[in-house]
Amino acid sequence: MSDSSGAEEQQLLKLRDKIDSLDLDIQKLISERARCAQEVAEVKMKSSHAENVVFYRPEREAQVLTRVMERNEGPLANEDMARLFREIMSACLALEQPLKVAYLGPEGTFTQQAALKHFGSRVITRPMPAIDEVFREVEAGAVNYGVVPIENSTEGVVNHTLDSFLSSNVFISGEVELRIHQHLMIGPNTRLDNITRVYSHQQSLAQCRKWLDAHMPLAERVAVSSNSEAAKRVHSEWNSAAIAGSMAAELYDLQLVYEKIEDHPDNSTRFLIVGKNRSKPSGRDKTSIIVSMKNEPGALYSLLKPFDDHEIDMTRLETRPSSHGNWTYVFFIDFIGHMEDDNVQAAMRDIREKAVEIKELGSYPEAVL
Ligand SMILES: O=C(O)C(=O)C[C@]1(C(=O)O)C=C[C@@H](O)C=C1
Repeated sequence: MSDSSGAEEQQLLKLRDKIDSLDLDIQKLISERARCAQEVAEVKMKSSHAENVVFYRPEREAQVLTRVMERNEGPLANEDMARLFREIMSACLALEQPLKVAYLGPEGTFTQQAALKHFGSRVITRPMPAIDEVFREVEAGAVNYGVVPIENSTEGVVNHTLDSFLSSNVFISGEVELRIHQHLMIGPNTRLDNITRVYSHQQSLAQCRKWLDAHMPLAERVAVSSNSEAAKRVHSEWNSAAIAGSMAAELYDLQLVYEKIEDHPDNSTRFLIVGKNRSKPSGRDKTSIIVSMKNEPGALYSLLKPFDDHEIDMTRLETRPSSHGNWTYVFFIDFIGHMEDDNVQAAMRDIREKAVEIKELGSYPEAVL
């Protein structure tokens, strides 16, 4: 052994000793934290009937993660540090109650990725074949929460989700934003120059339109029910490729041949968490409501004016035809603030005077991660 490699070994030994001792401390602290969470569960169980206990507290989780990011001094990135705490909380919550979460499936979709990003990996995820079935599972109490897509930065709003809110009584308890990266993938027996067909969900095909025009102009584009379905199909087809996310590639054992082929690199999708409970204020919240207005001149103005009067920042306004009659409309509105805030309550009073109906979809913490 040369002198220099001997010195390197010594240095490594010393540093690894230090890491071992830090790991010991971290592990002890994590166990102590987990025991605290168990005590929290006991307190919650004492104060309500067994079937009504709400273990998951989105406002508290948002506060914990926000604080982790605020006090982070590096060298780990804020998001990496928060993701570690996300997993610790996920494991602590699983000690209190293993959460069941339905999502728009099948397995391997971006919605499943969003569910895991929001709740951490200790939740039990259940794929559903359609958005309205996610809502139904939540309403029936078969799962604790549901995750559905609501809007994509390039393709716009997901109307099935908006329409499901009209006919359902669930509350929104959180939002998740996911950067969407689309990859071109092929099965083990496929050669790149044999590809004559590309499968994907129609939104993903649209998100990669320019890339496909430039790189695979002759390949037939076939829209299927989900990106995962596309990945499943190409596994056994020698002449086709799929566009999907990396989870689908892993699930169906496909090879990524071109990565991040979406036309807009900042392509992201927002998802909502739906459940049966209202969330308490976290300090940084959003609220969603549905309002139906009389079809008369100035209706939209009188709906928007209270937001201005009470200095409320509106973040989204969507219009959908109402199911109650031709040419009447409902408005889906998101704004910053919580239903318990004074200015929000004042604005709601003003809107109620003019509206035919208001449905509160809930106040929930703004996405942290
Ligand atoms: O503070 C609580 O209510 C807890 O149950 C503890 C805890 C945590 O691990 O910090 C776990 C689950 C909740 O969703 C929020 C936070």
